[in-house]
Amino acid sequence: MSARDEALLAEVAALLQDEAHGDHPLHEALRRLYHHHLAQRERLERMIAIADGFQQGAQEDLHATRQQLERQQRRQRKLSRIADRFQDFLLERNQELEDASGLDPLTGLFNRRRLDEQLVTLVSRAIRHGRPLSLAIIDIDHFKGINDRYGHAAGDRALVALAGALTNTLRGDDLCGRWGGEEFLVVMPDTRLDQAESLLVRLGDRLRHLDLALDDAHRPTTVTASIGVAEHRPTEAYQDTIRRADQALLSAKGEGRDRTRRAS
Ligand SMILES: Nc1nc2c(ncn2[C@@H]2O[C@H](COP(=O)(O)OP(=O)(O)OP(=O)(O)O)[C@@H](O)[C@H]2O)c(=O)[nH]1
Repeated sequence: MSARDEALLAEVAALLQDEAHGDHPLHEALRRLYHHHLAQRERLERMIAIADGFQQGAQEDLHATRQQLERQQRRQRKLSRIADRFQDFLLERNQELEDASGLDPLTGLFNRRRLDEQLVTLVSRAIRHGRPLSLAIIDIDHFKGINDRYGHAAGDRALVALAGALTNTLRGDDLCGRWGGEEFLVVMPDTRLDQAESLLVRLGDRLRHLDLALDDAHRPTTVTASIGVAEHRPTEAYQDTIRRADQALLSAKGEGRDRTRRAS
């Protein structure tokens, strides 16, 4: 209530108390009006006090709920951090197990690490005995299309089938492993570049005609491969032979895929 209203009320109260105005015809009406106003004001103040209390209670509830929510969020963040760390831990252990086994878990072929170890042995043996050694990188063409069309699990099955066809086609002393993704590495001891090239052309033919059986309607599903082949030079590190085979593979891709190219 404003100061002007307060002053007016005080003036009315003073008038009502002044006995000189006791007989005034409006005295009683003014008295009733004054008390009615006071009662109204009291009721209003009580309602305001209740509303204030309610608002404060609601704010306290809101505050408590917010704190509880924040506590839950902190707990959830902590839990997901622990879950992430645990998942990383499992992935690392899996990788370690895979490395230790030397095998690619999907195809069962040698993994890259085991291939590296085998190459060290086979290349030094070839040098020691003055024997030739060739190697090839086989990359499946447009493999992404297989995943896109039939799904990743079907892509996995295709890789297993391709790995099987590779090992069945190679000779006893040849070595085949998964170099990564949809790439395979073949090592052919005692093999000159010409021999290796014709072997790989045959292998490319075999892969081209392999039905991967991915289609629900039983239509044949086939892929082709691009292949780069190189013969190890006695003075070079085997990693350089792989690099040259990789260059030849790029040429095969660049010339339209589905072919074997030899390294210069
Ligand atoms: N299903 C499955 N797909 C894989 C695996 N490893 C790699 N890939 C897929 O192989 C595909 C390789 O794609 P790109 O490198 O573009 O090669 P590409 O489609 O074969 O094409 P080009 O090599 O150029 O002929 C990607 O879609 C990978 O997801 C695997 O273990 N399983």
